[in-house]
Amino acid sequence: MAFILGSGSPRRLDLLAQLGVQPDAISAPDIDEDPERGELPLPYCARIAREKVHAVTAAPNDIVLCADTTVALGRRILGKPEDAGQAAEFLHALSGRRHRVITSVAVRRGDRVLQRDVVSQVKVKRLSDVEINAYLATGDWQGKAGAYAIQGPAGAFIPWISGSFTGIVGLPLSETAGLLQGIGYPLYCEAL
Ligand SMILES: Cc1cn([C@H]2C[C@H](O)[C@@H](COP(=O)(O)OP(=O)(O)OP(=O)(O)O)O2)c(=O)[nH]c1=O
Repeated sequence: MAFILGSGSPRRLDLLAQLGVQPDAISAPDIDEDPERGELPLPYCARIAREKVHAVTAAPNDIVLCADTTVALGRRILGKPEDAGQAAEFLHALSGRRHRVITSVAVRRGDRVLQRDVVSQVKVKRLSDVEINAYLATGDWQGKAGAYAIQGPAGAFIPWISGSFTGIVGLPLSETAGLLQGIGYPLYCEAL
């Protein structure tokens, strides 16, 4: 049995390390992440995580883990910004409001798939142009859903969350540990 992390995200690798889990292999899935017309954020996020976990090639007894993090402003999906202009647009839209961050985690072993969707609420303070421009200049928004990362400088913009901090960063550890155990990964076994 090999454990394959189906993610190119360094955050997910770090979060797994918090559980004491080191993948035997890393294989970033390459799928089309465009939302379908009218698709709502939660079903979108769950679909993308499912498609990712099926896109990774593995032997029948291997365990594959994939996740998708989606920022939802009402019914609107804020993906990874294409450029600084779009990042600025996202940050203006999030300013002074609450939004949801959804992370869907999927694990697969052969044909068996287990999946959990974890929804958190995040409040962003009202942002000035100076704050937005300073954050854009850091480049930290690149590759981040919704154009921010709570674990970076944008943490200063977030006075309140409800839900899973690790889920907002990209891999909800409590639910992930449960999924890994459910699919037969020997989590905690070496410590016994
Ligand atoms: C909201 C938020 C997102 N993010 C990141 C987590 C994800 O890496 C990224 C969302 O993109 P994803 O498509 O979920 O993941 P990814 O493309 O980085 O990696 P892969 O598909 O190979 O697994 O945004 C943060 O790091 N912090 C945050 O606060």
